[in-house]
Amino acid sequence: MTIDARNIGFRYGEQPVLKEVSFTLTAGRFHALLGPNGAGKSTLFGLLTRLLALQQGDLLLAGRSLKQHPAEAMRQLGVVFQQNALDLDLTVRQNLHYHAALHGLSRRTARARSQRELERFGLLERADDAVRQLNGGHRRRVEIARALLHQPSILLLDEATAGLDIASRNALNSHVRDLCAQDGLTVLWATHLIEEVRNDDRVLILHRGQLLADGDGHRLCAEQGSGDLATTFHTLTGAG
Ligand SMILES: Nc1ncnc2c1ncn2[C@@H]1O[C@H](COP(=O)(O)OP(=O)(O)OP(=O)(O)O)[C@@H](O)[C@H]1O
Repeated sequence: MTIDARNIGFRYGEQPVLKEVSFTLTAGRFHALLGPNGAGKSTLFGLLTRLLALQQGDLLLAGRSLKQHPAEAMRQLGVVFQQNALDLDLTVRQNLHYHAALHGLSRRTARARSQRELERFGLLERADDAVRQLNGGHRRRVEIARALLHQPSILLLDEATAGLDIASRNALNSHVRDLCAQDGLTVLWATHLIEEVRNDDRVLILHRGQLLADGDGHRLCAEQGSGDLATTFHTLTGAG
């Protein structure tokens, strides 16, 4: 279950923001989509989630074309957006149930799956607290739990650690990697922070709308003749 991007192009007005972007993710693996601010990551996520309409090329989610079978394709996808999308006045559990209902899950299924995710994310004790009472790291965990309720095969996260302190960032990053290993989820983790990426990740580097590199981190480093990803990223993009 993977994402297949075929020759994606996108413009805001006259400004090209994505240029002939093509890649096929590896099923069940953690992928880092790395790019400086303005590289086009959020635009790509907008296309994947249908917030933006495709202008050129096609996106296949688990083999289903977003153009031809949008509903089936979208069912494969769990998404955590850059902006917090929880209702702060509802409890953690209510947020999960509400989202499950949006996906057409029965109450019984919603209760069972919410309970499972609350346990997995270490949130059971906070289940009946309003989200407003949670810190940023816990809120992010609720968002990821919510994104998994309809059991997608692909999970997208756009700058999921924005606004978190270093310890919470590392914890969240590790947690998503664990999910990937446990559930065989295909993960696309967009970030501009090189420290969230590991050498054995598959790394896609986006810069000014172009995919400059796509491969295992250690291979990209070897190709650039550098010892670490930060230097490789800097060499390729001129960014820090
Ligand atoms: N609605 C819009 N209208 C016009 N230009 C836009 C719009 N949204 C984004 N852009 C421009 O498109 C380019 C890509 O932006 P995008 O948000 O996709 O990049 P990004 O890699 O996600 O960066 P960031 O992490 O800062 O969000 C930028 O030059 C940005 O200014």
